[in-house]
Amino acid sequence: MPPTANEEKTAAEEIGELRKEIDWLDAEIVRLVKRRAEVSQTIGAARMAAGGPRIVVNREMDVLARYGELGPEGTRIAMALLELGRGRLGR
Ligand SMILES: C=C(O[C@@H]1C=C(C(=O)O)C=C[C@H]1O)C(=O)O
Repeated sequence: MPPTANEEKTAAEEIGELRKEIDWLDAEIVRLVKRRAEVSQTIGAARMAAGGPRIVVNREMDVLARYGELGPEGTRIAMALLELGRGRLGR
């Protein structure tokens, strides 16, 4: 049965509300990703200033495993996060 006018309005309202939630989630994710990159770059700079390496492979493996819960897409997210954490120094 096709939806009535009322049901359509309800669906449009629900979509509008859910889109607001998505917009909020995206803004939060961007904020957190920026903060993560900042923290990662600070750690890298401090370690290098002390004569250490820029990259710690076993720690990066832990990060990859953490996001692996989300499947191959999670692994790609983790790779992007690690790359952002390297900033200009890693390029
Ligand atoms: C932030 C660090 O430095 C680098 C960046 C990492 C990250 O962004 O998660 C992890 C390991 C290191 O290669 C760290 O050692 O914790």
